Amino acid sequence: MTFQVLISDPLNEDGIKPLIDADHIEVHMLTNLSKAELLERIPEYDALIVRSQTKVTEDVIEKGERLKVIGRAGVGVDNIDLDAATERGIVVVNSPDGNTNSAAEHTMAMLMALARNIPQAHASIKNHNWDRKSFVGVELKDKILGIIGLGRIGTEVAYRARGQRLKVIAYDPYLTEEKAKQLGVQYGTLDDVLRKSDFITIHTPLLKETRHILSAGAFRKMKDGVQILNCARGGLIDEDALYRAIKSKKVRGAALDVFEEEPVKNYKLLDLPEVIATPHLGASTVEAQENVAVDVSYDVIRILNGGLPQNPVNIPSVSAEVMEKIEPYFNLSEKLGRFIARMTEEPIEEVTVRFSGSLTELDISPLTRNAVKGMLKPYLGEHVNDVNAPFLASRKGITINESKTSRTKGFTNLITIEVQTRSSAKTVAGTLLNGLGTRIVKIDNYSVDVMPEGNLLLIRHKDQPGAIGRVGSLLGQYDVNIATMQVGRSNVGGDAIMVLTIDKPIDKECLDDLRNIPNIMHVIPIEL
Ligand SMILES: NC(=O)c1ccc[n+]([C@@H]2O[C@H](COP(=O)([O-])OP(=O)(O)OC[C@H]3O[C@@H](n4cnc5c(N)ncnc54)[C@H](O)[C@@H]3O)[C@@H](O)[C@H]2O)c1
Ligand SMILES: O=C(O)CC[C@@H](O)C(=O)O
Repeated sequence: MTFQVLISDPLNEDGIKPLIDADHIEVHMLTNLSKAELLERIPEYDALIVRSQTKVTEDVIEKGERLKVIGRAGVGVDNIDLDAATERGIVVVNSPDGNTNSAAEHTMAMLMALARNIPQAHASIKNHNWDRKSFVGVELKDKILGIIGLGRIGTEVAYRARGQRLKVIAYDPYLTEEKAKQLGVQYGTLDDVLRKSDFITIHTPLLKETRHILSAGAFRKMKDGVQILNCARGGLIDEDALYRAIKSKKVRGAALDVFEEEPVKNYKLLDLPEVIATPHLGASTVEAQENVAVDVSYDVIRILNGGLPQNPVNIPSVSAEVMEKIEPYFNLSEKLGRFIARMTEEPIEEVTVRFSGSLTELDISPLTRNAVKGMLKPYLGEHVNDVNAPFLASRKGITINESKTSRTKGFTNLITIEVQTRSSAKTVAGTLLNGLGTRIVKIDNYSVDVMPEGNLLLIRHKDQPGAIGRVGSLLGQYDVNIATMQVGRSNVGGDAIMVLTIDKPIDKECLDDLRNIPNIMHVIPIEL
C-alpha cells in the first residue's frame, strides 16, 4: 500500500526530503487550493501537512476519511480543529522547537526597529527625504520589558533582552519565583507586567483564555507611552482597543507580526504611523523552515508506519526508551480492556487501570489509553484508537483512573482493570510471563491461567457435580472442540467460573442451550 501525503502550504524542499525518499509514501504539493478544492481532494489522502495558511476545520477533517495524521510545520495549532481530529482518532503533530530561535530573533528585530523608528525612517529616506527630526527613538538600556508567556520563545527573548541590558519582568502561570530567578527575570503577575513595563511582548498560544489578553482594560493599566509587540498570534490583542490606545497616545507604538485576520484585509491599524509590521515572518528563515519541515516529515513517516510520533499535540509524548520497555505490554492491556468490556453487561461508569511491579517506574499512560481502547472497541467499533479513546470514554460519561501500586502479588508485573457499573464491580488482571507470553491471571476473585487469545467462553456456575461435564458434552454435540479449560471456585459448592478456549465461535442455538444447563448461571462468549 502506498500512503498519499498532501502538503497544502509552501514547505522547505530540503526539509521534506525524508518524506519524498520514504518507501510507500507519495507526496503531493498543492499549495494554492481553495477551501472547496481542499474539501474535494482531502478524501484521497492519508496525511495532511500545513503551515498556518490552511485552515484545517471540522469539515475538512470530516471529509478526510483516510486521514491518520495532520502535521503542522511550526508551533501554533490554532488553525487546526484539535477536538475534531482527536474525536476522529487523527494524530496531530507539530514542530515545537524548530522555529523558536527565529521567532525570538524576529521579536528582537521588531523591538529594536520599534524603539528606533527604523521602518519609518527607512521609508522616509527611500522617498528621498533627509528627515532627522521625526524619528527620535528611545534607548533600550534599563527599560523594562514585560513578557507575557515565558515558554520556549518567551524565554529566548528574555535571554536576548538581557544582552541588550533591558530589565525583564515576566508573567506565565507556570513560572515559579525560583525559575524566574534562574532565568534572571523578575517574577510578576499579569497586572505587574501590565503596570510596570515600558515594552510588552506576548508569547502565549492563542486559546480561549488568552484571546484578547491585551484588551481595552489591559491597555488602561499600562504606563503612558508603553510600546507593544506581538510576534505570537493575532487575536491575543484586541486590535480595535490597540487602535484607540495608540490614537489617544496611551500607547506610543506597536510592532506586529501577526493579525486577527490573515492575510490582513482591514488596514486601519496598520495605516497608523506608530505601527510597524511584518506579514507573519517570525518563522521565515531558511533554518527554521528546514527544521520544521524535517521534524514534521519524520513524524508523519513514523505514524504512517504504525509508530509513535515524537511531537504529538493531541496525545502525550513518550520517550523512545520508555516506549521500548512498555511496548510488550500493549497486547495485554488491550486484551484485558476487551475482556472486561465483554464481562460487563451494564454501562461502565468508571474504569481504574492499576499497574504493579517494575512497570510502575515508567510512564504507563499509553497502556491505560490502550486498555480503554480495548474496552470501548467492542461497542464503538474499529474507529476507536489510542488517540481518541480517552475522549470517547469521557463523552460516554466514563471516568478513567490510573494507579500504580508497589504490591506485586507475586508477579513481576501485573495490570489490573477494575470497572464500576451502577450496581456492580468487575475485575480482570493479567501479566506477561517471561518466554510464555500474556496471561489472564485473575477474574474477579478467581485465580486463573488463561491465554487471552481466540474464542473464549466465560461461564459462571454453581460448583455442583456434573456442571462441567454437561458443558463439555453439549459443546461436543455442536462439534465445538475445547482447547483449554480453567476452573475457579470461591468455596466448595459455591459460586464458580469456567474459562474455556474453544476452536471456533459458538452459534446462538448452542449459546442458548449452554445457558439452559442446570447450575449454569451465565455464559459469555468473548473473542480476543
Ligand atoms: N510569528 C511566528 O511566526 C511564530 C513562530 C513560532 C511561534 N509562534 C507563536 O508564538 C507563541 C509562543 O510559542 P512557544 O513555542 O514559545 O510556545 P510555548 O508553549 O513554549 O510557550 C507558551 C507559554 O505561554 C504560557 N501561557 C499560556 N497561557 C498563558 C496566559 N494566560 N498568560 C501567560 N502565559 C500563558 C504557557 O504557560 C507557556 O509557557 C505561540 O502562539 C506560537 O504559535 C509564532
Ligand atoms: O508557518 C509559519 O511560517 C508560521 C509559523 C508560526 O506561526 C508558528 O506558530 O510556528
